[in-house]
Amino acid sequence: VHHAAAVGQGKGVLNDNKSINTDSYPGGYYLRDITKPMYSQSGGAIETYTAKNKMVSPGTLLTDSDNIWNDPAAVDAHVYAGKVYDYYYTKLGRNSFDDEGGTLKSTVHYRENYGNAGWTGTQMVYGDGDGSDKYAYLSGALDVVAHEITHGVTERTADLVYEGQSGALNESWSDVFGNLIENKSDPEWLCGEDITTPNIPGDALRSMSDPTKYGDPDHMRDYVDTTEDHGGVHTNSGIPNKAFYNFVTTSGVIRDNAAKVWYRALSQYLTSNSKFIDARNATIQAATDLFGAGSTEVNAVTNAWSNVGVG
Ligand SMILES: CCCCC[C@H](S)C(=O)N[C@@H](Cc1ccccc1)C(=O)N[C@@H](C)C(=O)O
Ligand SMILES: [Zn+2]
Repeated sequence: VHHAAAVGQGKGVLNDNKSINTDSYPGGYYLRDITKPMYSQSGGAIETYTAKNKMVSPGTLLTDSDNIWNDPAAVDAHVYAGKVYDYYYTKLGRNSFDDEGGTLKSTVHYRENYGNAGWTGTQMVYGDGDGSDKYAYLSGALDVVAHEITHGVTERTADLVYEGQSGALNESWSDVFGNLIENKSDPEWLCGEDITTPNIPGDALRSMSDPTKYGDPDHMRDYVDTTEDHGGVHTNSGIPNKAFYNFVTTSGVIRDNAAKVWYRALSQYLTSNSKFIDARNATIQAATDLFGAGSTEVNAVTNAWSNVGVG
């Protein structure tokens, strides 16, 4: 079939205008981005679908007749997936979630009143929010999109079991790359601030600089033993999240180097049943590999974990 890259226009969830990479065919446009290196290398693309509020994935590939797109949830899922692809490719040399140029598929309007987003094992899915005003469309935040795609990276590397300490590490690594890729200058290192209670500014689901602000622990002594939420994976993630915050905010440590340490730990040292102590050791080893024993980064990451009571 004849494909040609085109550029459309649309508004995102926050009513912001943005250009959209689409794929033209006789009669219209697909919401498919064929401009990435993975396309010329192996046909990989970024594709965005709608579930039409059913529990289906991927659902229907979105099309439009005039390349002016008026589904904000789809616009943001698509554009933000492109930003996440670009970050992993240019900053970390990883070619899509699987490092094999695998197509990044997003499905929006997933289920009814779904106040969440997720990684299905092969693609991202985004709910419309829970029907109250607690959430805007979940794809309207770059940190959410990066969080979900990072679950794909984790699954293809450490494959951390989504339960207990390994599950909290799984969640934390997604929050970490959500923050690194969103790369805002906000002092609080918030998670999901762009889609949490759209009518109330300044709140979020989690904080990495002060997890206790949203009731999550920031020290091993406050680890929550629970059967809820796969053993509290969204709560106990506060401890490794705080450790990462400590690391990046240590003078002499820059974000791009912190990203390399966290990515190397995930892809070379963490395994499916790693616990917090293993994450400490993995990040120290990764920093040693990259910057040498006794480096600023090694000292900073060691202190970062000690500060949260790990190691
Ligand atoms: C199997 C359980 C359901 C999947 C949970 C997904 S991976 C998840 O963690 N979603 C994020 C969405 C998000 C991401 C970044 C910032 C804000 C919100 C999440 O935190 N979900 C919360 C609501 C939760 O599941 O408790
Ligand atoms: Zn998650």
